[in-house]
Amino acid sequence: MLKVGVIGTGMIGQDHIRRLTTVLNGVAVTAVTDVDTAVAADVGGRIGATVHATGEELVGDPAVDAVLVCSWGPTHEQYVLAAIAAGKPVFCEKPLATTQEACLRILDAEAAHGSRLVQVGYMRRFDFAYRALKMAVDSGEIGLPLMMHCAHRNASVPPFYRGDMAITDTAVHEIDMVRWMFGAEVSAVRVLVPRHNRNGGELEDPLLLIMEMADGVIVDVEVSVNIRYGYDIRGEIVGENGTASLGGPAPVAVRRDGRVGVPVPADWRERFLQAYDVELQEWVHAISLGGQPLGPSAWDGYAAAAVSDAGVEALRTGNRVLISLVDQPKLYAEAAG
Ligand SMILES: NC(=O)c1ccc[n+]([C@@H]2O[C@H](COP(=O)([O-])OP(=O)(O)OC[C@H]3O[C@@H](n4cnc5c(N)ncnc54)[C@H](O)[C@@H]3O)[C@@H](O)[C@H]2O)c1
Ligand SMILES: O[C@H]1[C@H](O)[C@@H](O)[C@H](O)[C@@H](O)[C@H]1O
Repeated sequence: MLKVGVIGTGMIGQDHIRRLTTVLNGVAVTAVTDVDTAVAADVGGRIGATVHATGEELVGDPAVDAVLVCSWGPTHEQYVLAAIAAGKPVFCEKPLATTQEACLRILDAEAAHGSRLVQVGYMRRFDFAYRALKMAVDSGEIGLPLMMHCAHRNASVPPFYRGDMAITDTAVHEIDMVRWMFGAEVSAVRVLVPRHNRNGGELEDPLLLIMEMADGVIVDVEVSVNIRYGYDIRGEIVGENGTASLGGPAPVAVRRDGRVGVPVPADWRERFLQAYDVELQEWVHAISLGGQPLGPSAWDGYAAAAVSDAGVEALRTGNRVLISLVDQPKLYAEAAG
């Protein structure tokens, strides 16, 4: 039984604790912590977990074999570094850290440890629909992929959500997904800012992020975070001989009164429910067998952060911003091969 400690017991922390305690096998949540001590005490009390005062204390708990970081993005670096220093596997929700410099410090720490400890929560790689889309591309049935059109729509966002987060917190999913989908790095980005959505107050919303991949594929991503009607994730790949796209938002359609009705998920918990289950079950298995995590690595977290940093600069300046990555450390090249 893998004993997991969870840092951050907000929305996704609680959702992951629910799946770790009621859905997945071979795992128990033995400890929790949150700067909001009342919420940590409440969540910990419900599952009989030790409630720690700090994340560092939780990492040092001998009853914690592995750590799940679900606190806000700017706090990820300190907890991931603490877990690496303790030699404990750490699953960190996206983003790995909010700047590429912070990600590089994590890469250095993991390289000094000598084997992979870190997995980043880019769950789209575990989603059935995205996996089927990748199979359609890899099979060659639409010919060489040329372009991809994406939409990432949130009904609303929390009050602490700021302008740059449209790139660093939201579009970062597409940034990771296209690297995985096309097996190529993003080489340049641009951001266009259309007419303002008044639902978002002062927030610059929506945005259009345009990514140029090193192999020539061009990807556009509409990011809308106050679209009201629901959580809608779309993707269509245009190939030489055809297109491949994600299906609709729901498996069931109701036809009545002269209309077709298809429910749209309310948020990411509903849309990616199965993907989070698979992602964490595979992580639990890999760690329990004494192996290294097999999902998105600290290198993937760094590469995504380098692109999102460039996206933030493109948003601020209106420029096309080029991206160059540091040389890939051996640890990750070996894991990929
Ligand atoms: N993979 C996904 O689809 C997905 C979905 C949602 C959130 N996330 C990521 O998960 C993280 C949390 O998001 P959320 O929606 O659950 O936010 P949230 O605000 O609901 O929860 C975050 C929790 O972290 C706590 N916290 C903040 N700083 C802390 C610190 N220094 N130490 C301990 N706890 C701290 C807060 O008090 C809060 O309870 C973010 O990085 C977000 O990007 C990923
Ligand atoms: O943290 C959340 C989460 O990553 C969701 O999957 C994304 O749609 C939101 O925009 C983001 O704020």
